[in-house]
Amino acid sequence: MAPALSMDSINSWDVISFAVDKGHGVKGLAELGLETLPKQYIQPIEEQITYSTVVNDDSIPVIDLSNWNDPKVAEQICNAAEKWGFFQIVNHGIPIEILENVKEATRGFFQLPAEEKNKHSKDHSPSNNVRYGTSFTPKAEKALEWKDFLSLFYVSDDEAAALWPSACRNEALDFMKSSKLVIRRLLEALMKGLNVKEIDETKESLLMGSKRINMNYYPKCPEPELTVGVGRHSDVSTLTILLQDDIGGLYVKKLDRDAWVHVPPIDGAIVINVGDALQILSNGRYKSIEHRVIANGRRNRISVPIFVNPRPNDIIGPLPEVIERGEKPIYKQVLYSDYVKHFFRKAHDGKETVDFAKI
Ligand SMILES: COc1cc(/C=C/C(=O)SCCNC(=O)CCNC(=O)[C@H](O)C(C)(C)COP(=O)(O)OP(=O)(O)OC[C@H]2O[C@@H](n3cnc4c(N)ncnc43)[C@H](O)[C@@H]2OP(=O)(O)O)ccc1O
Ligand SMILES: O=C(O)CCC(=O)C(=O)O
Ligand SMILES: [Fe+2]
Repeated sequence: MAPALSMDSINSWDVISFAVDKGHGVKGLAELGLETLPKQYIQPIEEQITYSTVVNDDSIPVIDLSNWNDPKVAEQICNAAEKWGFFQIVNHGIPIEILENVKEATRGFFQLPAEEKNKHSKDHSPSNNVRYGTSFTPKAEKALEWKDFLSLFYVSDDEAAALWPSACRNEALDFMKSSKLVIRRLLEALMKGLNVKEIDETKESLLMGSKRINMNYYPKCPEPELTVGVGRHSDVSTLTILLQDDIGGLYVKKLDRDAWVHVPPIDGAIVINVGDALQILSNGRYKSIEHRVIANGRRNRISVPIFVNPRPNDIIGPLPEVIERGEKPIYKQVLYSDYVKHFFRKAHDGKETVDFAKI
């Protein structure tokens, strides 16, 4: 490892140019052996994660999917989506080997030299569907986040073969394909809870018409308490299927309370969360909950979310089945790609994104 650098020497060269423009990311910064956190990563005090708001006496539900035919399973899914917006699933049918392989491939991609990874950055990638980056949206952020990512929007196997990095392409595709059935079943259960009897072609597009897989890398951080891995946000998906390694660090906000609950890693489990699109489609019944990730001072962490989304050209708004029951719509009809662009053009700001769709 390189000798530890002092804050004075790190401030003397351009952190943003090194981490963002040249593609070294926070992994590159971490490997310099910094003793202190570069000032660009120091979050305002209200965004730094303190343990005073963390509660240890509660946890998100863990739902066993071994017996799909038991109506209690669907009930548990709908209850968790209403009360927590987050739950973990076990016995979900995705082979453990596929999960292990995609975690290993994620580590493999981030081990590549910066020049190799940077071929997939916004400025160098031949396609908007493949993007390597760091933090969330550095141009719009006052303080950066301690995370590097690779984001892959699925169009077709042929496009993935041509454009996705070979270090993780097959493993990412295998994870996406093997999760299809469980995603469909979860959405079927959630739709039944809204009185939607059948997922026809239109609903299929709205609920799962497009998918994006992200590979997140959170390297060991000097002074982790001053920054965040990911700031407070809700996802813009319908559902997110998240695989995490055994390090931990994801926190979920309790509904309507200033209290945060840790999502403990469970071997073989997958974390599921409701995103803004499903909150809007369900007219607020299912909750897209704020969550965030701490930076870790001792170990590197990875996670691999699959964001299940409407298609970019879909119009999203409260479903007719929900409104026909007499509910007053609280969201208007919006073009989904406008919604996502709004999300990506600002820094993480908790639950503010959904205001874009409020009546
Ligand atoms: C990265 O850290 C994250 C990510 C997240 C993500 C949570 C999610 O829920 S992702 C699911 C998003 N939904 C979809 O991808 C499906 C629908 N897709 C679309 O509507 C479009 O493909 C599009 C994403 C809107 C892009 O459309 P396009 O016409 O190509 O528009 P652009 O002008 O290229 O992009 C608009 C704007 O967004 C920025 N951006 C685009 N993709 C990404 C990306 N994968 N990661 C980061 N930023 C992205 C792009 O730079 C543009 O901004 P400018 O400032 O350059 O104008 C949760 C938490 C995280 O920490
Ligand atoms: O790393 C995690 O556990 C969560 C990441 C996350 O919230 C996201 O990528 O949207
Ligand atoms: Fe998220």
